[in-house]
Amino acid sequence: MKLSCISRRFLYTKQNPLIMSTDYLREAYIAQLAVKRASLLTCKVSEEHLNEQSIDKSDSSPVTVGDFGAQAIIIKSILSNFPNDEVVGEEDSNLIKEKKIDDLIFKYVNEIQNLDSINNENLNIIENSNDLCDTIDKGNSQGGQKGRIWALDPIDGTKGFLRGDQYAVCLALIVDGDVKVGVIGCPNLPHDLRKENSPKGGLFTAIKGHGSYFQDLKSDITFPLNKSSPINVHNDYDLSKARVLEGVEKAHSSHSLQNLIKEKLNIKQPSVNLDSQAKYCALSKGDAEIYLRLPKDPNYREKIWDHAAGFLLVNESGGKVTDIYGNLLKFDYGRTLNSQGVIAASNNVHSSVIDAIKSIIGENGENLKEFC
Ligand SMILES: Nc1ncnc2c1ncn2[C@@H]1O[C@H](COP(=O)(O)O)[C@@H](OP(=O)(O)O)[C@H]1O
Repeated sequence: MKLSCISRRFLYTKQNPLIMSTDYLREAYIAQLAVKRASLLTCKVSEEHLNEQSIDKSDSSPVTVGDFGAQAIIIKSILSNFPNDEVVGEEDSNLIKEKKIDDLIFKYVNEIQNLDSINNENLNIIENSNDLCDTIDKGNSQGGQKGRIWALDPIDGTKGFLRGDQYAVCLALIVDGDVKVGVIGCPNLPHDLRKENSPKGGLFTAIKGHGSYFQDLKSDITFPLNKSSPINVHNDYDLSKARVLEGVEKAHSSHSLQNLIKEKLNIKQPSVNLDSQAKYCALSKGDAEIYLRLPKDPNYREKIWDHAAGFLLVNESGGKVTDIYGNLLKFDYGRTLNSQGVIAASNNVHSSVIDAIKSIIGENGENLKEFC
């Protein structure tokens, strides 16, 4: 369906009994197509075991052919539809040029962009390896308070990707500092984390003011969202039975502080450890109830691409996402947030979690250093 003619009118989605204004619906649709295409590339890289090979960036974090290829695919798709927008992307092409891996990455990108299984009509293609590097480098926006800015993490949880565990392809549209659209592809995430042998692969979509949705990553993407089902956080439960989502990497969140908070809240259930924004996805569909991310380094500032899509997804699912002091995350500061840590939970328990944190680290974080 050609979308350029559809603007600001009202649509009825067949499966979801919901009248939707079409504000940002087209952006969400293009973002879904782009994230799905990039997710397929990451799966291909995994199937060929190329995910097990990584290069270290200057901050010692790993990057793979999958990260670069996914960033190229998504930026090309976004900017060919919205040429005046900016992109804050995690990667740049310096290492590609240094390690001379542009042809290798282009080979994967080209294979994926020629698949028939994706709606190609609305997405443009990367022409060659020069175009690949130029496109990746268009993710160099500095972010900020004004304009339409996409925050892109082509592979969030690269360490999970290297292990063959959870990772997520994450894209959000921020308009004048406000997150309007969030789309996350999670190729390895079970549809229901609480069930064994649940099928894997989810595409999560949120539009500000219009809720959040889940669909099988393998299913067709249709306009507008009519293959997706609405999702909600789990709201009605006893806090002591809450399942807490935590990262896998001990360097990204203080595990000692996580344990003290759970003790304080009398939570006895084992935690669920997942890499990446898959944690926000699990929370949004009620597979777990609380997400804790506590600073390990008091000077570390979270990156906007690591949280923008998940923030909107949880908010639109009826939850709340703040820093460790209970302040809403703000995405208008630049490439990073200007706050510490992340606490996400359903509205009914969020304040109890923040109270528990403050009782341990102090109202203004006086004791936080002890746990870093
Ligand atoms: N000291 C630190 N504190 C918090 N997050 C960190 C960190 N160092 C790196 N990260 C971020 O943590 C992300 C992974 O999150 P998680 O631990 O929830 O899986 C990484 O994303 P990438 O994998 O895209 O680099 C990286 O941006």
